[in-house]
Amino acid sequence: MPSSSKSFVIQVPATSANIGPGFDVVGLSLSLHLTLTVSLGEPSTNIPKITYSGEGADEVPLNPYHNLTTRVALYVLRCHGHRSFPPELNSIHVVNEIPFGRGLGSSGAAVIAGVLLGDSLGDLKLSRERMLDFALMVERHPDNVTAALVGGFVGSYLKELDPKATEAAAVPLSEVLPEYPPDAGEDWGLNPPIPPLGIGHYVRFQWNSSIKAVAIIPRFELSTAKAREVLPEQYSRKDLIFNMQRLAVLTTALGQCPPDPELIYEAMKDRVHQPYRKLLIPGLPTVTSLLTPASHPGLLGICLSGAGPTILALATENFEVIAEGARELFKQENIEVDWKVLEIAPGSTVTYQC
Ligand SMILES: Nc1ncnc2c1ncn2[C@@H]1O[C@H](COP(=O)(O)OP(=O)(O)O)[C@@H](O)[C@H]1O
Ligand SMILES: N[C@@H](CCOP(=O)(O)O)C(=O)O
Repeated sequence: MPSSSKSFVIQVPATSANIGPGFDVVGLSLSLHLTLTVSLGEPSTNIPKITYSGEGADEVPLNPYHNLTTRVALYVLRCHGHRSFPPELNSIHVVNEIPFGRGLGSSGAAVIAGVLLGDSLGDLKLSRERMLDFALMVERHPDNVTAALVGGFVGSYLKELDPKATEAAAVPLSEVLPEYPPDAGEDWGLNPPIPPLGIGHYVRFQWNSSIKAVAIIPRFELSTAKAREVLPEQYSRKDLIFNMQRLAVLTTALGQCPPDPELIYEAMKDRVHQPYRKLLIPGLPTVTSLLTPASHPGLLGICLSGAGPTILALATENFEVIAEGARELFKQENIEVDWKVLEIAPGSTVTYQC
């Protein structure tokens, strides 16, 4: 952060993870944003004030020692020898367009915003790769956080670490992100678990810019943790091959011009997470099987967005017809939805103002 800077703005996009067969592997950044305006001023002993508007405003903690974004920032700062927020940090105003618990990466965005906040406040100048290490200590699947940080259609993997680094990366989240304020005890703030180097690695795939994302968002929340609990520990060889074949095709097919609906529709099918999550999302199998490129021209493929309950339809035209088709099917299950046509967004930014 330049020393003359009085405020700065952090902007992080929403993400849709998995895109069908790429469970915990691929993510797509989308044009809904989490925006933080951070104001600096005269040094003060008061705790920084958080104000918040938009999605989640009625449930998000405004205490910086409890709020996910500021706790992540504090974790990054503690790992670099700062025991607390800098005294110049006066306030943070948050405007959030990403709905909570819908499969659009709200927690991943909050974590990335926290890493960028910690980096700026501590003037740490972390590389993108190192930022990813910090994010992966908190959100342990790389798909959302990577796409939120770097933007676009992204594939990522977690490196196999040596036993010592594996142990370091496996510390409970309560140790990474303690909720206590600094007056909680003498030892607070000392010895936070430092992330091993190079946990996550990624590559950005091509994306055909004529493809938009229709997010069909049911009006209920489903926590990612709950939607992961229903998944099995083991899979059959048949199901893994089914997904790997499709993922290999999908990552190239979405960059081709013109996009091939027949190829993409089949390549967005999944047998690793969606069949299990249908128990938590009534209507999921109907929507993903009855909306097809033949019944809805312009549609390329359809899948669960992240852990759900949002459905992601990739399409080149007829967005409203596709979304209203999904709405009708969800209505039969007594589920109301909202929908939005989203662009593929650039990655996160930090803009300094003097
Ligand atoms: N902007 C934010 N600020 C603070 N906490 C947030 C923010 N966005 C999300 N969260 C936290 O993350 C939770 C949702 O995470 P999760 O269950 O993974 O769903 P999602 O699919 O939206 O990422 C919220 O209930 C909230 O606790
Ligand atoms: N791969 C994860 C992605 C979770 O995404 P979210 O947007 O629902 O947090 C999963 O499918 O569990």
